[in-house]
Amino acid sequence: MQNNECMVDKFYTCSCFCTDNIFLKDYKLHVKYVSEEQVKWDYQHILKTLGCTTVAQYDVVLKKIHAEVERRKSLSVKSAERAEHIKKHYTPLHPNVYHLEEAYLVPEFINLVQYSLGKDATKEGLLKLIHSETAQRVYRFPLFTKDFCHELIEELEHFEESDAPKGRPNTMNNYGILLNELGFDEAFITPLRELYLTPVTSLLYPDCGGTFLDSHKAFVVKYSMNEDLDLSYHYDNAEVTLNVSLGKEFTEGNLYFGDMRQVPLSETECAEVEHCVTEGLLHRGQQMHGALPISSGLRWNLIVWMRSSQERNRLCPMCNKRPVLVEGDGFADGFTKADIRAQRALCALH
Ligand SMILES: O=C(O)CCC(=O)C(=O)O
Ligand SMILES: [Fe+2]
Repeated sequence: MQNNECMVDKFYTCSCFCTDNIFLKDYKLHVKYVSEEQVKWDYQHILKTLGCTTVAQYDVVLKKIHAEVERRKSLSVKSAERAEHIKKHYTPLHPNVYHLEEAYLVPEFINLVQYSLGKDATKEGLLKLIHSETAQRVYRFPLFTKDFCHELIEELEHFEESDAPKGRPNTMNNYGILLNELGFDEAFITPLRELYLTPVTSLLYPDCGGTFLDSHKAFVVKYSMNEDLDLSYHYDNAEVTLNVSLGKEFTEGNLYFGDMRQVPLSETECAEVEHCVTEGLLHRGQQMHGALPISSGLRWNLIVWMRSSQERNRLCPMCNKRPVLVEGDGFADGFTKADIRAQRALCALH
């Protein structure tokens, strides 16, 4: 084996990506698609109760499912094409925001990280510095400076206004930007995850992969009065999620958190969480949550779905089965060949 092969983790997607968790926005329903017959069998009844009562409406549902499956099949090729185009043709307004610098982080956050890196650090000690656990295991703390949030939003808006092609984060958000395509992964999100967030998540979420977050999917979401207003109740394709409120000015639009995804909503008491501009919020990806509608203004949030291959190689969080690996680009969906660590150990011996 060559040296460089030893160094680079290869990431995969689970085959369920093309069949599971297809979101029907009109009915706020996630469905699985294997065949039209199966869709009819599994969802026709529930769709009727949600207002899909005519043949024409049902045909629209089927069309949307097919379109989404096709979109997912061609996603990685199209995404790579967009990234290439952006790299060649897009000129950033603020090139500096693509490189993480400690000056973008507030001293309170650096303090949390420094504490977490200490050899005597404990979860209890860290929680004394964080103060706010606003819902079950949801932690909120100041993260970026106001100036940085302002510059980042200016950059995002500049990109939005450009004629560059845009990849949207997922089927639930119609607005927002995939940050890997824009070139934020290497020098911003990866160091943020590795150097600053993992020390903290190691203490807060050791039971859900927080000690070994080896990849991520990062994007920004945008809500405004004539675009998306809110985000339905869902869980993330992540072990641990970072959500940072970047601005601008808005009213309402609080987040709400329920229980882990296995618990039905009828047995859940949700807790509302106010999310202030410049603050970061950490939560378990598998904890159900959503965003309430804004009532005015414009709300931009940075979302980092952080993944632990060690966790997800055992069980795909989206289909809840052992993942069936499909080749992907970049971090794909964060799965690795389970023996990757053993391979690394071997490489180290050579
Ligand atoms: O709008 C928000 O702050 C929540 C976004 C979110 O939960 C997601 O994109 O996974
Ligand atoms: Fe989410």
